[in-house]
Amino acid sequence: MADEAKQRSLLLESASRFPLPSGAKFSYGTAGFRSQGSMLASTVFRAGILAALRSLTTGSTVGLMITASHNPVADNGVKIADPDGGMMTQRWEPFADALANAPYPEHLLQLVIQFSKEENITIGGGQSAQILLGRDTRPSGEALLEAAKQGINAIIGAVAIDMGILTTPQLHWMVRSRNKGMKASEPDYFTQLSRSFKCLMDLVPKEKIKDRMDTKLVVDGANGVGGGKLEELKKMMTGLEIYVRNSGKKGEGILNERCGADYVQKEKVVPCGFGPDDVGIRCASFDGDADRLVYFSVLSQSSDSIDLVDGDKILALFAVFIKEQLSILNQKENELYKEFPARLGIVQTAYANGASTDYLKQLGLEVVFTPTGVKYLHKKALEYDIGIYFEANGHGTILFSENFISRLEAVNNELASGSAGSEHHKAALRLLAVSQLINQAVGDALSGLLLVEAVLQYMGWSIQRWSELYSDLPSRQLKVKVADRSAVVTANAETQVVKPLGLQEVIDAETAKYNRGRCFIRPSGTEDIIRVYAEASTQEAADGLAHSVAQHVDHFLGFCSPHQLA
Ligand SMILES: CC(=O)N[C@H]1[C@@H](OP(=O)(O)O)O[C@H](CO)[C@@H](O)[C@@H]1O
Ligand SMILES: [Mg+2]
Repeated sequence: MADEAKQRSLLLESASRFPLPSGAKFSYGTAGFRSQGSMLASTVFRAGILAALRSLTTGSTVGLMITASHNPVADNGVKIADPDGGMMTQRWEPFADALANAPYPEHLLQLVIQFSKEENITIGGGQSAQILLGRDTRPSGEALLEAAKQGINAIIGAVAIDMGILTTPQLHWMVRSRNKGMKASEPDYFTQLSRSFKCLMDLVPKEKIKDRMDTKLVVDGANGVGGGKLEELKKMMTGLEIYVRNSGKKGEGILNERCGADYVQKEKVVPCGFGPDDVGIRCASFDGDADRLVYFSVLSQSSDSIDLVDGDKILALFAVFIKEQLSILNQKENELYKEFPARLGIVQTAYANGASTDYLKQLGLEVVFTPTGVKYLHKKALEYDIGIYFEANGHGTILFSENFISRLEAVNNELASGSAGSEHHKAALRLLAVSQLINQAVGDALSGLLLVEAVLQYMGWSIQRWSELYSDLPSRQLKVKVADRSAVVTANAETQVVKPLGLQEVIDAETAKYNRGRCFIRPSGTEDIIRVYAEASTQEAADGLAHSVAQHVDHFLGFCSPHQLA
């Protein structure tokens, strides 16, 4: 009891140092709390408490990442990684919201005590907690890291370990690896990626090496954390000629400003630092915290238009490759042949281009949809032996179930002793290497990039050949600023508006006017806006559909002031 009294006074005293900014309202949202960096000290302090409680209750290490990803440099944010390296369980989000918005220290203390009782968490010592901290390169990150440490230290027994400046996926990877008892430092991360990449490159069929495509790749680092990390990783690799631009070095530009994966994917134009000299060259863009990856090529010397190869096409490339390896493994060659069943599942959101879904289905693949946000996609992908998920914006990965990996290891061992070097053996080795290369905790631009590169080499494909897998349907995304975005409630993986009443009928009526029209709206979970997405058979039609629906949204929900469309 004495310790509980100590815990209460420690929490009260620490919380009094981080008052809630007046008028602020925080929500855990699609990917943690986000706001202007200058507003977030109290939120990050409270996220520190949240992380400590999460570690206490699971008995494992958790992560706390300070980043606002692709958002402007003045913004920042914080999110928690669960012991498996994935996003914090959604069950805790209401508590996270309540904690972040508790008006006074006494209120905060009551919330912690009550929640700890409900969740059977022993506070006041006796149990230990460990939290790995990471942050991206934002200037507000250092002070916010200090706030996180103070939040963690406000829970007796909790220890913060500062892992320094990291990409978001590196932190998630470290949490996962540490809890699995595996090597979990940054050099270990680089070693795992470079080794498994080499393994895949060594398994590129000899006949493909003759007409090997260009090994040159130019990467836009969004002036964020990913460029520098790629430079480090590059030193440990051979077989690729990588050039990093918008690397975040002083003077090169501002984080996410006219560069990075979000800009390239949404605007479909050449990012800063790229131009006429890059026509036809394979280029890629990371976002500010390097958990998103898109590819593109510059189309002409005279315009800023690009051929975008987005998350949907990365997904298609990976799906084709994995499917091929599985079918090689299942080729009946001799009497010893044993079937190697594997359930392969593809997970997309409503933002996936309709042409990508058609393509994947036509390959005979099972495609399912979830709401926006990795927390939903990841969970769904875990239901398969191999689950591949990607958001159109380039966030995604491939998940392998433990059962599948142990079956694969067993088959690999058998093949290694009986038919080493056979096509079956190579396919097993490739799948094992992919499971090592691709981040199993969360989508990761660095590991995704290496897998794309290895698969392109395997296929002998240029970026143009890859892009031709299917043609994207023209699409348009708009943002509408409304008085209260929570007034929009959706269903069916966000494709139908349930509230406000009558809006869905209006969207349906607009959509029906267009050939191959598809349109949906949803409240953003990271920005204070409603997003409108439209697709149709021509760009003009997609633009028209998006604009007319945006106007209806504004009419139903907007301010009395003129439209604010972006
Ligand atoms: C249309 C879009 O790109 N939405 C993004 C964006 O979420 P919103 O809830 O749409 O703001 O940020 C999320 C976090 O990075 C990402 O998961 C998601 O895909
Ligand atoms: Mg990001």
